[in-house]
Parts: sequence; structure tokens; C-alpha cells
Amino acid sequence: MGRCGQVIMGPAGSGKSTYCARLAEHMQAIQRSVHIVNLDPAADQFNYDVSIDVRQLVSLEDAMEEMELGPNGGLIFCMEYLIDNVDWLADELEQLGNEAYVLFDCPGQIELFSHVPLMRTLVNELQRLDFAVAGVYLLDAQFMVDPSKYMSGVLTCLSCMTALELPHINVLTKLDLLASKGDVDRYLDPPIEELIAELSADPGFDARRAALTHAIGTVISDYGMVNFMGLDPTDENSVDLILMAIDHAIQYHDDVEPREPRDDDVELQDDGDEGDFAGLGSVHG
Ligand SMILES: Nc1nc2c(ncn2[C@@H]2O[C@H](COP(=O)(O)OP(=O)(O)OP(=O)(O)O)[C@@H](O)[C@H]2O)c(=O)[nH]1
Repeated sequence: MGRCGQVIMGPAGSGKSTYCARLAEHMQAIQRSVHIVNLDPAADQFNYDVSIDVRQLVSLEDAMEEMELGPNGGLIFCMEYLIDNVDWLADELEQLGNEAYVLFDCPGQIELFSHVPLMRTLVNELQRLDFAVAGVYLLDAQFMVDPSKYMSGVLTCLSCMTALELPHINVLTKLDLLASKGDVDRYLDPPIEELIAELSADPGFDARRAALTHAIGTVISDYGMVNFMGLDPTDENSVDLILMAIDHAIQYHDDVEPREPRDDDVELQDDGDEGDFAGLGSVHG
């Protein structure tokens, strides 16, 4: 198969580190080896074993102090420094072997995708190093059960998808914290027209904004541009479905020998209802 992995993105607090930890635990349970690389120069605490830490090369505190920068400028400096010294990352990754599966835990700031193409450059470098990678964009489900937050979340996902042009999966995290599962089902497979109608009914929403939201929503809906899979870390099935979707996106299994089934394997529900596998529709390759 060669080297492959996932570039894990999403706003601060969306659950990137938790996703990495939970997915790594699941992969180890099904006997798949995995490494996690911290690419956030501001992160100094981890709930997983770190195989490579960008802070060994450059940290946000040092950059801010030495370059006299604020947190945002400091972060941009760190990522530019990483790209200028990408051989360091290449050497570290080399040590993980030619078949390594790597989760890249990224900083959350959207500027790294939209204003300056730093993440795109980094992804290009990974591809140059023969990594088959998927982009995984996380959003906190608690902020999404509201039409206006949903629309803005969809636009940030779209921005990252188009900036990186990778096979891509969007994931709503923290499903276990939602009071009603019904809430989230609506946002995993959203009736855009209904959401827009709800938004437009808001008295604070003027006609021009409503028309713009309608136009954006219609384009997203008509082209099937953004869909979500749900992650409930307490539900092994949801973790496995996400891994399956990413395997499918990067064609992971094509060259891998099938393993023998084990007693503790998760049983995937395939009852013919597309809903169970709706997330596969979110793969944009
Ligand atoms: N209950 C629950 N809590 C979660 C879940 N995912 C993340 N959290 C909690 O949400 C908080 C933020 O999660 P992180 O995994 O640190 O989020 P992050 O995106 O890595 O955050 P930054 O590193 O600040 O960008 C932590 O307190 C986690 O324990 C989840 O699926 N369920």
C-alpha cells in the first residue's frame, strides 16, 4: 500500500486530538498500526502517544518571543518554518517506515488554509513523499444544531475541501453530548430548503442576506458538495464507519491482504438503508 494517512483539521476545540486518540485506539484494536504526528506548534499536551512533534522543530512560544510576534503571526511563522525545513519532517517520517499510516493532527486556524496556502503546501509535500492522504474536517455537533451555524460550518468545510483538493470527509464530533439524536440526523443529511426557510423566518435576517444564503445553500445542496459523518466516541460503530469511509477514499484496502475476522470485531450494520453509509457520500475524491 505504501504510506498513507489523514490530515485532521477543524476549529479549536472541535475534537481533533480526541479524534486522533480515539481512532488510534480503534485501529490498534483491529490490529492496524498507526502513528500520530502533532503539527500544531501551540499544542503541548496530548491524549495520545506522539510519534513526531513539530515542537521539536519549532514551538509557538519560542517563535512569539524570538520574532516578537502575536499568536496568529507566530503560528504563520511556525508553519512557514516547518515548510522551509520540510526535510526535517521527511526524515522523521522516514523513520516510521514505508508502510506507515499516519494521523496528522493540525492547527485549527482557518487562515492556514484560506489566507495563505500553507496547509496546501504541506499537503503537496506529503504527496511528494508518496503519502496517500485524505483530509478530515471536524466540526463540533453542538454548534451545528442551528441553521445559521450549520451554514457557516458548511462554508468552512467547503473552504478547506477546495483549498486542499484531497479526498475529503467531514465529521460532526461530540454526538454523545447531544440531548437528542434526532437533532443531528437532520444535519447529517440536511434538508437545505427547510434550513433556509427557518433562517429566512428569523426577523433579524434581512431579505438580501436571506437571498444570498438561499443561493449558497442551493449550490451546496444541488452539487452535493458537503455531507457529514457523525462521530460518537462511545460508539465503536461510528468510529469504524469513519475509518471505512477514509479507507475507501484513499483506496487503502486495494493493496492490503484481508485480515482474518476476530471475535471482538465491530459488526457493521448494513441493513440496506443508505443512511448507515450516508457518510460515504461525503467522500470527495
Ligand atoms: N464528550 C465528548 N467530548 C469531546 C469529544 N471530542 C472532544 N471532546 C472534548 O472537547 C474538548 C476539546 O477537544 P480536543 O480534542 O482537545 O479538541 P482540538 O480540536 O484538538 O482542540 P485544539 O487543540 O484546541 O485545536 C476536550 O475537553 C475533549 O475532551 C467527543 O466526541 N465527546
